[in-house]
Amino acid sequence: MRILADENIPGVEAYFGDIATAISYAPGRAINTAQVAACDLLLVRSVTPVNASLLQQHRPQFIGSATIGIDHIDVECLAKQQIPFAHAPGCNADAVGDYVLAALLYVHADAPQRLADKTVSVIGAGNVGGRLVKRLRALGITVRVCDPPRAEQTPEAEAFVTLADAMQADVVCVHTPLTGEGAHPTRQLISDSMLSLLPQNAVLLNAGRGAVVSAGALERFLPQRPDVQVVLDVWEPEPDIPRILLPQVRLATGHIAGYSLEGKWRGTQMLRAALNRVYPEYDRPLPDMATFLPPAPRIVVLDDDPWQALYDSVEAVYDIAQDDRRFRLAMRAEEPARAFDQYRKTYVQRREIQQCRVLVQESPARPLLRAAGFQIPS
Ligand SMILES: NC(=O)C1=CN([C@@H]2O[C@H](COP(=O)(O)OP(=O)(O)OC[C@H]3O[C@@H](n4cnc5c(N)ncnc54)[C@H](O)[C@@H]3O)[C@@H](O)[C@H]2O)C=CC1
Ligand SMILES: O=C(O)C(=O)[C@H](O)COP(=O)(O)O
Repeated sequence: MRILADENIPGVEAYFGDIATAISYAPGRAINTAQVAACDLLLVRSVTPVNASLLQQHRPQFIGSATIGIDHIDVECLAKQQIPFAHAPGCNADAVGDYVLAALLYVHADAPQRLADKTVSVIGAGNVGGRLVKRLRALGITVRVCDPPRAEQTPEAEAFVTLADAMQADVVCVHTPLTGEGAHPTRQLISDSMLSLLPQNAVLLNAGRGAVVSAGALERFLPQRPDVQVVLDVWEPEPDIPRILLPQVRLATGHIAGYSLEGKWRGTQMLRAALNRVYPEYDRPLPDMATFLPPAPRIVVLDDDPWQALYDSVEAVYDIAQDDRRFRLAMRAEEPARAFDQYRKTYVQRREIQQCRVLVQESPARPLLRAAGFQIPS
């Protein structure tokens, strides 16, 4: 099989090498019709629109997107052309949860324990949001969940709130896919009227897709409401982000919430597993991705105060302030759209909290760290 892969997908040789006659890599945004015409297996990430135009010359035997989101994929077109397609649901959901935890601790850095008294709304409770809800509740935080599609499918599963109710919380985290159709479209879901519901000193975080929160509405809202702290990982649009927002955003990062090492490798592994299901002749036991990754760090925490210990441990694994600094620096470039992609391409090796051990003495910090997802050896 001739494989064409986005250059930012790790582990292609490790997971597809046995069936590859050739592997070529290309920058995701530049993948074109001619390149696709010369491949049997196309592996993309979120920056390659896969549609009739890209596929006009040739139908690959399989297309995979090593991402959770699929708003860049014309799934109807693939179905019509009978091209097997898979993505990687949940592959980096824990990484996004780590991002949210790091962001919330950061914006409460002066007194992290205050987080315990906050009410957090999670909009979109799928793999990302659902796991986040569990983690936040395990930390003792009050959580409201807004997910109308889920509320219709499984009304008994959760006490769901409306979007308007969700907006009236201390912290609002947006984790929906980007959709423009259906009963509950999310494009521009967070509009002027929804922003106006945010209470005094609220925190709004978007780590879903940029266009779910209207950039125009934010531009109008933030100058009037300097009390509101905004955390943006995703932007409307990307990669040419509205830089005018940057000075008004408390934490700004360039679509890297899901960029843990594990999240990326898991995406690749999931695509190979999906290919095996479509073509059983290629099936083989897949290596554990841990064999390809360096050992996860061990952290020693001396602080007895549980929330300070949590703050220190999360920062040791994932220093979100550093991502923010790097991003703001990158966005000063003459060609910010290029700098946006470069920032993502050269992203640091970030590990997931769940893979990290914290060595901490017997203290109230232990259950809190465990609730956050750390491994706490007894
Ligand atoms: N910033 C980043 O690096 C990353 C961003 N993402 C984005 O996060 C999105 C969510 O990821 P997952 O939770 O894994 O997807 P998922 O498909 O497991 O869950 C999405 C949830 O959103 C709900 N939803 C849909 N429309 C809604 C609406 N109008 N209001 C409220 N809820 C709604 C669905 O019912 C579902 O429960 C992805 O589609 C992707 O766009 C995902 C990974 C990394
Ligand atoms: O998985 C998703 O969905 C994401 O948003 C990815 O983390 C985005 O990464 P790229 O595909 O843009 O590298």
